[in-house]
Amino acid sequence: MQLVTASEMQTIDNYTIETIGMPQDVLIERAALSVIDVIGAGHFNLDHILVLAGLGNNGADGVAITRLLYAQGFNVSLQFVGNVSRAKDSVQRQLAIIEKYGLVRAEKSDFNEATLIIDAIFGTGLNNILPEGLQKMIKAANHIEKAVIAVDTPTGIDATTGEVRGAALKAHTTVTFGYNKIGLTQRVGGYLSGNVIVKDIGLLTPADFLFSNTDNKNAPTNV
Ligand SMILES: NC(=O)C1=CN([C@@H]2O[C@H](COP(=O)(O)OP(=O)(O)OC[C@H]3O[C@@H](n4cnc5c(N)ncnc54)[C@H](OP(=O)(O)O)[C@@H]3O)[C@@H](O)[C@H]2O)[C@H](O)CC1
Ligand SMILES: [K+]
Repeated sequence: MQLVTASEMQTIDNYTIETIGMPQDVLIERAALSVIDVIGAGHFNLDHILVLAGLGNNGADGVAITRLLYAQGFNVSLQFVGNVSRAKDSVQRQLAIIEKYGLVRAEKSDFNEATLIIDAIFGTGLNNILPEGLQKMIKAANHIEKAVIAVDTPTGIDATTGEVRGAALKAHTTVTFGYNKIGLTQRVGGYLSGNVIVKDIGLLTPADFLFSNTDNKNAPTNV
């Protein structure tokens, strides 16, 4: 199985959008639908689903997942992590749609009430240590051992190295898009990702793309 770094995944994402012309919102919708497949596979208590969304495209996936669950009548709440006014355009577009569906965002959620948490805070764009407040929230969530499905990568895990950036939300299952990430197979990332499911969302890879991880069995330890 081919493994990629965060930056290789972003290159493939951008190639699919910029060169092939696949609309970003189509990829986000397919990513969301692939997570819905896993949510509906019967392994989780769906009585109260809490979606935690960030301000980048990982958060856009989270808002789309929330909409799909809400439209199917699930008891789902959406809480943003960060100042929504600073969210990327992809998130704003998803928010505008979900507000037309009548869903009102939660300002503050009680983790204890949730039976399943969808982690859509950070994905492959994580590029620094997590803010202190988020680290505290993650440590508290890990302590109560809620079932968590991570969208693309567990928040706090460096998708390339598997290192923890201050704190990382332990996932029961990680649904990752296109290719598995090296950081989900090694170091703490390999442990905190739980069961990793790779889903095809229609990303295309340039024919001459040179993957850094050519040894498909084990990721090199020095990435
Ligand atoms: N590329 C696509 O069109 C698709 C991507 N998919 C999903 O998107 C994420 C990757 O999205 P991206 O926006 O690149 O990054 P994240 O959502 O992971 O992170 C959000 C932004 O947060 C900033 N950032 C990074 N680290 C930190 C930190 N430690 N503290 C605070 N903020 C942080 C960063 O912004 P900068 O301006 O700082 O660069 C990030 O951009 C991918 O994982 C998929 O889930 C879709 O699924 C398919 C289409
Ligand atoms: K995530």
